Amino acid sequence: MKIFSAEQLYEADKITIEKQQITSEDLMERAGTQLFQWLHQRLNGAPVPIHIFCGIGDNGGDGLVVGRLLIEHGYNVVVYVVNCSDKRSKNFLLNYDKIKNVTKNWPILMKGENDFPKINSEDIIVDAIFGIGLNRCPGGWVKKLIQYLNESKAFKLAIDIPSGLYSNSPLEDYEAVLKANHTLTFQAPKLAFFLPETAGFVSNFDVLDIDLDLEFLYNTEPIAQLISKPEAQRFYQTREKFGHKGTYGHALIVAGSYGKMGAAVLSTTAAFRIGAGMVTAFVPKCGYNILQTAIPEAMVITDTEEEFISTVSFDFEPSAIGIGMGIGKNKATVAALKKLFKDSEIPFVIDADALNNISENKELLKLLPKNSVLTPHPGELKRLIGEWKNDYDKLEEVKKFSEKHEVVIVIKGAYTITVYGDKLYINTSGNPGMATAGSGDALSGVITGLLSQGYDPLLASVFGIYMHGCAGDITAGQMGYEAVMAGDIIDNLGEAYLDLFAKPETDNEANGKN
Ligand SMILES: NC(=O)C1=CN([C@@H]2O[C@H](COP(=O)(O)OP(=O)(O)OC[C@H]3O[C@@H](n4cnc5c(N)ncnc54)[C@H](OP(=O)(O)O)[C@@H]3O)[C@@H](O)[C@H]2O)[C@@H](O)CC1
Ligand SMILES: [K+]
Repeated sequence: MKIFSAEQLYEADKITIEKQQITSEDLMERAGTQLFQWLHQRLNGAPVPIHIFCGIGDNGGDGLVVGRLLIEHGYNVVVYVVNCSDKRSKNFLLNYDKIKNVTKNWPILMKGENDFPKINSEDIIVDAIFGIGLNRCPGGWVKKLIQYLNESKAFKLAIDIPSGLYSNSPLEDYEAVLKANHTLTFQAPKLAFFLPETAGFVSNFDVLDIDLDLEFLYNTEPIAQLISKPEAQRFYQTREKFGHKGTYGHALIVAGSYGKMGAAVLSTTAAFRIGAGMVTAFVPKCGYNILQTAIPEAMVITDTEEEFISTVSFDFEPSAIGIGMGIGKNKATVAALKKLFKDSEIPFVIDADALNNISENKELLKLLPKNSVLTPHPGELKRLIGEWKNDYDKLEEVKKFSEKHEVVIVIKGAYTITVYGDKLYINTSGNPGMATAGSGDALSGVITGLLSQGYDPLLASVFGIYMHGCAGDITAGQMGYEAVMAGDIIDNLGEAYLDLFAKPETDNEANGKN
């Protein structure tokens, strides 16, 4: 699914109106009807009090439409107009008139703190104050209203975007954003929904299809791509009937040090489970028995050193190398990295201490093999590119880094973002249970295993992250978030493959919705 900027959505809006020969009021009615249907399906006529807070732009207009439709269907609705400006949009005014035709209880005009209504915890708040037209930080009593609504225990449903949040630019005031329990967004999710600093305001979201012009949506380059099951299905490369183990490559995993040999075990197993034909683990001597016992399928080469890696040498041509998991920061290990990067042209997956070693020895940056995949978590990323001002600044810096060094960067997080040049791919699978030791080692093994099978570095990253997340979701479904361990995620990679083409069990899944 594509993520568009606010500007692109306004353009889509304009083109849709022209091509479908409808008015902007018709389009708003379409949007409001979708909102109404979503609520009606869930409330089923329940007389729960619904408080709709409308701004004075088109987001407020959406609020008025859904308010009118709810009133027409007998719901218990109070509509408020948040008088944040003397202006009124055309569609707001048209729908303001229309709502007066269906109720004697006209919208209540709010001008200040004295107008804040009493809201009970069982009520529903619909937030239609600001949408993607927010052009400055909410202040004064409007900010106080947002805070007042945030303090309420009532369920908060945001229309299009929580008020106070910009769809694709940095937030100035965290105290002036509505914290929604659910967001219903039109046509395409917004970038702010996926970034660590702002995703929490959105909570869960649904995308409501308002039939914007398909040709425009299809032909327009988005600001980011969302990766869910339909995309992952397209990335999957079928296994050949007459393939042999050589067809699926020979991955080399360079990992482990004394006390951290588990990292090597996990990434080697993950490379196998995702489908690598052969995997060799290169480990310090102390890892020999551990590896041979834990994964008899793997071949093992040991370093000359007992407890850490000092010189990586092997006598075959790996199709991909995954390096860094649990290797520590010994000087000899840094020298080994340097030599390995210098001598190799095949793509690497570079993780954990390999990244930290690069950050502390910036001369290694120049040696990074092109098309390598770097998989930092936020701390490792900071050490690599320096501090950032906000999430958008971070994305810009990572794009520059990716372009300069011609590498793929995987920014790990609740929504892991893969950056390649100026392109962003946001993963949707995965869950909080996966925040557990070794989960990252598993991911590195997965990406290395896919690279070794011939997936290109970008596809191996984007597809691998989806599969890793999906295996995590399957695991959480079996045992709950708390019990998930990295080994379980790896064990479920097979289930994740089966799930990729399993028949959908729900309508939402069938529609490819989130
Ligand atoms: N595009 C689509 O596909 C569709 C879009 N639709 C809907 O339209 C929404 C966008 O509507 P929109 O453009 O009218 O902007 P919106 O967010 O209502 O607010 C703008 C108003 O707020 C004001 N204002 C801004 N910041 C402020 C502040 N801090 N403090 C105080 N005031 C502030 C600003 O006032 P001004 O700056 O002019 O004084 C302006 O009047 C979109 O989110 C979706 O819900 C659907 O109906 C159909 C399809
Ligand atoms: K809103």
